[in-house]
Amino acid sequence: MAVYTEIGDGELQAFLKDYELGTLLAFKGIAEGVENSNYLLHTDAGFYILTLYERRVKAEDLPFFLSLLEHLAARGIVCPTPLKGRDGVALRELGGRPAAIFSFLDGMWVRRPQTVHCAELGRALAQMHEAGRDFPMHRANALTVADWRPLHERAYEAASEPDESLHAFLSDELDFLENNWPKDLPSGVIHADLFPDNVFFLGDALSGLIDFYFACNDFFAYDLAICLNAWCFEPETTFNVTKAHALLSAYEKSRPLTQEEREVLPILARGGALRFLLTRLYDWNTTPPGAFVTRKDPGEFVRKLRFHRSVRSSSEYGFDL
Ligand SMILES: Nc1ncnc2c1ncn2[C@@H]1O[C@H](COP(=O)(O)OP(=O)(O)OP(=O)(O)O)[C@@H](O)[C@H]1O
Ligand SMILES: N[C@@H](CCO)C(=O)O
Repeated sequence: MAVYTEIGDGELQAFLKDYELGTLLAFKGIAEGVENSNYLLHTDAGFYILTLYERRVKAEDLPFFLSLLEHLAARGIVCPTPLKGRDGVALRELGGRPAAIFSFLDGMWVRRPQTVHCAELGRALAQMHEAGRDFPMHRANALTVADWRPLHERAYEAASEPDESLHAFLSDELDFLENNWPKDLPSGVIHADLFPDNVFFLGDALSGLIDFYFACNDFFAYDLAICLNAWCFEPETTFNVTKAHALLSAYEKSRPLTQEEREVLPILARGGALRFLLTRLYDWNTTPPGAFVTRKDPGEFVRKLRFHRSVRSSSEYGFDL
């Protein structure tokens, strides 16, 4: 579970004195997530989410994330809205960590996304890209092609039983991606981690997007490639072209892809698979036994990467079904 920083009752009540959120009735740590500590707060004014920022989130990036959420919410994207204290400040400190309280979003994430969910996702992703166009702040992607090789080496060095054949496979993939990664595509603010557990639904209707802590400026089509990887494979890792078609065509209703974006989609999908493979591998090799966090399987993304390496043209992603 992801509660790295334990907060006591008295400490939380004192923290809430700086807000106008009523009296605390109950709170509990949220098991899901791996990056930050999250608590569900119940006050007599309603439900809220308290996030304490840990690990990979850098304090200097927090103003970007919080301002982005405010910006998107103001443009109709349903996402957690940072709540300000009496002094007008949203980003505070609790338990020695940077902390903020957010609006609570209704809905549940879908364990086995179906075609209808992929279509909803495509629509929402394009709307988010459009809504972020006039966001004035900038954050470079800290996990893009130039960062992958050092991460790969750190993951390899941390392994108690290094897998030489995986190391060779990934080194070869890195050679390819470093030489072929696109230089210039339509860009803007992307979510960069829009997996099913970050998208809420009420019934079949998408009800909100969460977890913007990898958001950054990068290629819009790379965000789409990340979603293809996260939403359009079946559990045994076969690619579902019907789901991909639903995702892509719903996206293109708001923002049609350029010919170049279509052509490089297989490369972006390989990069997207490698990026999550590497962070999972690093976590796998560095998370101590008994830690209160469930490690995610890097092997899933090895299989996805192998699929994208077998793709000969972007038509295999189901654009023109
Ligand atoms: N605004 C919100 N409204 C309702 N629930 C939320 C909200 N924000 C977070 N949650 C709950 O907290 C859980 C963890 O949140 P989140 O995914 O942001 O954490 P994280 O540690 O950053 O996760 P990840 O490992 O996916 O990066 C979510 O699955 C959801 O159950
Ligand atoms: N979505 C990521 C974890 C959180 O960033 C993964 O599935 O590896």
